[in-house]
Amino acid sequence: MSVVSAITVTVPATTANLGPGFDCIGAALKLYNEFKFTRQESGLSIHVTGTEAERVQTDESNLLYQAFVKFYQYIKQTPPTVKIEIKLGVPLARGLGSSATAIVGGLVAANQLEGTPISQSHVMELAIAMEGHPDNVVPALLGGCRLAATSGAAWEICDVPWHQDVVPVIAIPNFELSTSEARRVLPTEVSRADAIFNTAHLGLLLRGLETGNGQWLKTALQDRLHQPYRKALIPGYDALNIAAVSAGAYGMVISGAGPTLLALTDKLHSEAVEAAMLAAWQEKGITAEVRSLSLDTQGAKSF
Ligand SMILES: Nc1ncnc2c1ncn2[C@@H]1O[C@H](COP(=O)(O)OP(=O)(O)OP(=O)(O)O)[C@@H](O)[C@H]1O
Ligand SMILES: N[C@@H](CCO)C(=O)O
Repeated sequence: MSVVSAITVTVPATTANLGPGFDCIGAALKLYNEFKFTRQESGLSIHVTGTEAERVQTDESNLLYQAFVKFYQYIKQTPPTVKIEIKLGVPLARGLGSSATAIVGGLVAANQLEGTPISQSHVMELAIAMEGHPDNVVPALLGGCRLAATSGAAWEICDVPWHQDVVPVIAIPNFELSTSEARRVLPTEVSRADAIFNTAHLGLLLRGLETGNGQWLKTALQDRLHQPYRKALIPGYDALNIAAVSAGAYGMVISGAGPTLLALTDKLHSEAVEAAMLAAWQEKGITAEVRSLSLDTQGAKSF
């Protein structure tokens, strides 16, 4: 183990739930935050650049720094004083796992600064405990599309094959929706019929993603556990759904807790789906950024 004086970590954005996989599945996307930690003589300094940089806390309440401190609590050491430089590429509170990038970034950076005293699976468990659910932090750390399950103690993480012809299109509006607000509207109990519906649809989704079978994906992207309750928080949800499907998407879902909307389509239709989703939001007077992305397969990287 050799202690280092500075480390830079990049962490990908993630899209969680994918419709029926509420709180258990997510995929890493080629869109990144970069975090640089440098040991310094005294004090904490945090500098943020990129879109909406002024919205990120620059004191000890910063989530990235809190994750950094959490690591040192875990190894029972006092955190070093550091300068932190944040380059934002992942929009905040939009359903693209910005909080997961911060949690994973802080933990990975601290582990690397100390010469990796703990394993990647320990980092993952700390990250899941901090975020409260695994579906963003696991793909943010490991890359790819990942399913996470636990029966109480450890987590089982499964790599979900994603067919190269299945294209994620993300539509990011210019308004925020905090995860805590989007979780508040969910019921604490669901009916047996809804539980069965989602179990079947998640199984179909896994096979649809693996094979690229469009017929399966069209059915699989439906959900009854969270989207029916959340869609009212996202103006234009129904219009974008109709527009995306009319333009050739298999279906459209809420990315994470929203408000970003995610359509899955094939390479032939991705540009038309992008244009249709953008136009549907513009008609509602909402500015948005819409783009096709590919999956990140590497997760958090440090150098
Ligand atoms: N780069 C960052 N550095 C520090 N804190 C961050 C950073 N990115 C996000 N955060 C914190 O996370 C909050 C957003 O978390 P929230 O869970 O509401 O949204 P999200 O993670 O973007 O969406 P979702 O969990 O639905 O994918 C921000 O308001 C900020 O407090
Ligand atoms: N599974 C989480 C993802 C957002 O953090 C949710 O939908 O609330």
